[in-house]
Amino acid sequence: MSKIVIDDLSKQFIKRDKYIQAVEQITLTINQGEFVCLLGPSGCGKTTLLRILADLEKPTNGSVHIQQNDKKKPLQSMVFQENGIIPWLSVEDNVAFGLKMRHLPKNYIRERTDYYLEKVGLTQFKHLYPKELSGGMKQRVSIARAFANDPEILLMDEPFAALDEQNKFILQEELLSIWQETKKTVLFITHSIDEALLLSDRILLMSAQPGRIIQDIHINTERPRSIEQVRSDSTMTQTFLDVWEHLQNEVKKARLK
Ligand SMILES: Nc1ncnc2c1ncn2[C@@H]1O[C@H](COP(=O)(O)OP(=O)(O)OP(=O)(O)O)[C@@H](O)[C@H]1O
Repeated sequence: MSKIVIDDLSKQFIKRDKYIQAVEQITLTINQGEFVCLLGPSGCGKTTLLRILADLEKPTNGSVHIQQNDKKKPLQSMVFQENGIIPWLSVEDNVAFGLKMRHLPKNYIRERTDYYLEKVGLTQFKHLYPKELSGGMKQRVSIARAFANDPEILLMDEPFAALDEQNKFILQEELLSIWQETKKTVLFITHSIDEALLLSDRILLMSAQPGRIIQDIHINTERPRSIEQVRSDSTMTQTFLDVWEHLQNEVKKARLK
């Protein structure tokens, strides 16, 4: 079943009297429950595409549609690279924030909040405030909040980019475990091919600016997957090399512009 339908989408910005074509003629369908990673050179319009889906930007041309199965649920939740949590709220209140805004019953909010705090290993830190947390813990709060909100789709903009390798691996596995349980539709931006191979059902490769989708790669390796598998499996290695070659070419094109 189609969950996200993007049709002939283009976005142009105007910066100091100059037109910037951020994304161009993107047509794309993402199915319910798919985990899709967007990979492309810097400035190719990945964040722009996500922001349009989050309704934070309007397209210049074309349309996006998110299938809403439950009118009571939010359409989307977004997880950012950093600074995505509210500094004056405790860990617990950050996770509960979206549910409280929807005035849901207190018991339901507590149950759901406790469940996702447990899932990301933050139960014992629930009374702390963001300034008392490490970068990895902050991202766990963002992830717990996004899933607790129970949105129709999840939009993630390089959520692990600022973390060290070890923390990144742990959070990737935690994210996959929650995703496998909830089967949310996820659109995830990354610059890391390894990360895309570990997480994705599909990798969408984008061209240099203006961003278009130029390859749609299905990753059929069985789940659960591990980073060791990504590094040792021969099919994964071949896909890594293909994607790497593509990105190299697109980065070169972007530099020539
Ligand atoms: N609000 C804006 N006003 C003007 N130009 C913008 C705006 N937002 C994005 N752009 C431009 O649109 C292009 C695409 O930006 P975007 O942030 O979507 O790329 P990206 O692929 O996410 O980049 P990165 O990988 O570096 O985060 C860039 O040239 C950027 O400068």
